[in-house]
Amino acid sequence: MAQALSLSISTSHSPKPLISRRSPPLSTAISRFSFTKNPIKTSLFIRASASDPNPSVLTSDNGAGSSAVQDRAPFPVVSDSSSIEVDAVTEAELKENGFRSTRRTKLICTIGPATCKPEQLEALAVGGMNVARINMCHGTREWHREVIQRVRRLNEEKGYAVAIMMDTEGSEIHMGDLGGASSAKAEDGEIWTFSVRAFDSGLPERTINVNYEGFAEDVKVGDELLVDGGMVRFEVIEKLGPDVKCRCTDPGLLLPRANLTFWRDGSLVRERNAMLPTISSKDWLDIDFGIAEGVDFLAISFVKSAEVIKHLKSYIQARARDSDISIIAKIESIDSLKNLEEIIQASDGAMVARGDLGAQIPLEQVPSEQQKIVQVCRQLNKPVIVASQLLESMIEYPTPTRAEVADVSEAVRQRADALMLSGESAMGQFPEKALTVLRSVSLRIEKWWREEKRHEAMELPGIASSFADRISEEICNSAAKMANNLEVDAIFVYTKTGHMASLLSRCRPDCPIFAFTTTTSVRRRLNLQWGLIPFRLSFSDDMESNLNKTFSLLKARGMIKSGDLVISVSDMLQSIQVMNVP
Ligand SMILES: Nc1ncnc2c1ncn2[C@@H]1O[C@H](COP(=O)(O)OP(=O)(O)O)[C@@H](O)[C@H]1O
Ligand SMILES: C=C(OP(=O)(O)O)C(=O)O
Ligand SMILES: [K+]
Ligand SMILES: [Mg+2]
Repeated sequence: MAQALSLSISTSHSPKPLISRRSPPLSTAISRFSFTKNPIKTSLFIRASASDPNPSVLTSDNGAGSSAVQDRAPFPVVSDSSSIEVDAVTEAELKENGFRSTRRTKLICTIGPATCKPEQLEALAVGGMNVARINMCHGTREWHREVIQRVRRLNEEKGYAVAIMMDTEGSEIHMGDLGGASSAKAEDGEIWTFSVRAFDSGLPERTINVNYEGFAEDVKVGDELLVDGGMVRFEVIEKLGPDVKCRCTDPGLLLPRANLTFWRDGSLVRERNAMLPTISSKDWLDIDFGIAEGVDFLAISFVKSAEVIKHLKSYIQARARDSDISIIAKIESIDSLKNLEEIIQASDGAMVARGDLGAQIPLEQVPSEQQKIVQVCRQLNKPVIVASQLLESMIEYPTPTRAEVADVSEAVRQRADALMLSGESAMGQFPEKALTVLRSVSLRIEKWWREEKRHEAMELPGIASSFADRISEEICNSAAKMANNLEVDAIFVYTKTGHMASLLSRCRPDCPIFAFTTTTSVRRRLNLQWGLIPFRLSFSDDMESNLNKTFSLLKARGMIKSGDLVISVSDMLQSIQVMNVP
């Protein structure tokens, strides 16, 4: 094939001589490219074209030859600071602590009764919430719409960039709500009725509705019934038409809509679950609602196969052609573990939904599955969220347990893209404190890991499907490596679709990645990915003018300063540039 790669390396003089704070590594890099005295700016251009008749042109000129970069007027002063958008929290953090200390791990909060008021949502935004999650298991669509609108209003009026994730209910078996009660206590030896009947005039005492019509037919006397993966246990003692009488064998608190599994001879009975649709008729209505409201992410519960994700994606394509909603597959069933790679490949990201996962596999197996899911996502370049019970005790108490802090640390150390709060923020007593714990533990562990230089040598296989994509991938891998070796302050990436930004994030470099993108929706979507600081900026195909514009806008806002060392890459002109901010 006539694929050609032309590679040119050039330097050009910017108005301010480079006096690097880190001259040794920089000069090393330069000598490797055989530059001579006083190089100012280093660019490595890699251009690919399918029809280039003149392949493999390698030129290295020290400022004398022609290059697209060098003959432009250097750094014109543009001071329209309104034309770059970054969220107010990141801006404050950058100004206060500098590049290095920005948080890399992203934080998601489930919004519920404890956090739905505008001032509560704002407190979470200020506390570092990158994504607000609404769980369609609970509340009405009107309630959720109100939350979405409040988040949008905050973003617009106060300059936050909180993205919205809508999580489907899914159709696994669960209890109904408890006739309005927030919980009910089941005591040892008590007899409770689990019923598929509709009760018109309130639930009788010690009665639980079950959402799945086949329940009474499917269970057998002697089966063990587990609520929320074993928080409360029952034994089936009698079947009476639509009612199933059970004796409580492990007492505990029953919560509305808690998950139910039944076990026979020590194994999970899941034949029926496997037949239930992943996306129920109610879920489809919720998905329509999510599309209409323009949510950024759809998290799909109990995904069993890649097919359902593909089906959903084509549905969204047909309904909303220009929609760029990301689909997050929740890994929370045995089937999802079986088909892990295909599911993740078909999705735009995944969630380790440890709540339900821990009800389907032995608890002691959850940590290794978590590690595996995080690793597969990283390899396939899909963002991954670690969710459920990270700070469970903070639903009731203002400080976490040591074990919970260790769990959060482990997820950060695995370099998951994001951590998620559920009950802690939805209905707990200390939502803001819980978020503060996630934030401070993330910062501390990230810093420790960087200082220790504990880069795990994760094998990152090639994932590109075209030659052009391979070039992007190689550029990002190299840029990330250079950034670490040269100890640069930040990587800048100019990306229209966000793809180059995610390829850089995948490398988990030491420095933050400033991702400049032209649309608000891409910018919000990048909020989920490790180490990315998304900016909205209109830019052109001319990298030199993009850089000049960015430097002056960011300098005007006090977010960078002269002398900061940055590496810049872009998906328009495939290039790597190393430079000091003039
Ligand atoms: N929109 C809501 N309205 C009322 N309660 C909610 C809402 N969202 C979440 N909650 C409460 O927060 C708890 C934890 O949330 P989450 O983990 O998302 O749900 P679940 O426990 O069903 O998996 C829920 O059990 C529920 O009590
Ligand atoms: C995140 C989870 O899903 P949900 O809270 O919707 O049950 C989970 O099961 O861990
Ligand atoms: K859900
Ligand atoms: Mg779940």
